[in-house]
Amino acid sequence: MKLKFTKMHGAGNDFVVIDGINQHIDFSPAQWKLLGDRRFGVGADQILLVEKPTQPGCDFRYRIFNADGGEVEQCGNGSRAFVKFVSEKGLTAQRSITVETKAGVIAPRLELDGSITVDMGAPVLEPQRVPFDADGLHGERQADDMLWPLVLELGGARESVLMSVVSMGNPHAVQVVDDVDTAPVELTGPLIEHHPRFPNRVNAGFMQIVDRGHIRLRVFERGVGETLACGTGSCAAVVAGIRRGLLDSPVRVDARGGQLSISWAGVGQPVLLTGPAVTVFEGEIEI
Ligand SMILES: N[C@@H](CCC[C@H](N)C(=O)O)C(=O)O
Repeated sequence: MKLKFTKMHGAGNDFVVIDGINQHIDFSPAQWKLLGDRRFGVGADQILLVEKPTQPGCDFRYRIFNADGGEVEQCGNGSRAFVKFVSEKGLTAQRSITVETKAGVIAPRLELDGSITVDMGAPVLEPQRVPFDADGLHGERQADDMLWPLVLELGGARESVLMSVVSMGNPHAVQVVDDVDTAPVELTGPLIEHHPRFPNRVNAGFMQIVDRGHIRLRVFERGVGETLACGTGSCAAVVAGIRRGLLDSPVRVDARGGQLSISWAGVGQPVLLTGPAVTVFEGEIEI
């Protein structure tokens, strides 16, 4: 079939966005992977599919596929691209929509100035619900957060790294580093992603605290590798930093591809993610 798509990005985290309401889409994991392939396909960190909702009270269903072809629960930067896409394509006249995802309902809002804020829901902090297997581990308490020692095997040597584990619908492991520019993201990111204590794998965040309202962040994403920004990773890092007593809401997040802002009022409260979404080009591909 000839597939129409839109290429978009949010702070450099890039997407192929597909209208699955006016096109019949039933792709295999290999086809999703091909769309994400930067050499043989279009190229993107994630492919986002817009569908009719299956739940009452929702405007759309939002499905997310990583570049490796696997379907995942949530994507924060993608949710901003999603609301811009449905608005630009005339799929809704509303600026505020409710969207069904594998991880629950989120609510993105397109402001008149073009900025987009998304209610991402409340973070999940219980290790077993992340999911993270903390059996037999001795956590280290820092303020309200529990830091878990994760043992990584590095070329014969074993290194223990203290991590916060948070789910924003998808799993995150966040560590504090002195300097994100020299952090071993490429080296330890894959080891953390595939660590056996995370049964569904995990996104690995490396956070540098600049001051109580400002961090620098790099994320090695599950199913992709390092991306230029990660929305849910930013939410998870800020939640971890606030619980550790290192940050106060709102927090500016500097990613390599742009800037996001995260607000969180505390346990049980939703995380609000604000940032840009940009349409790059429209295309068609035979698939
Ligand atoms: N880039 C995203 C997260 C996409 C999903 C992630 N790689 C996962 O596997 O959970 C974001 O902006 O949140």
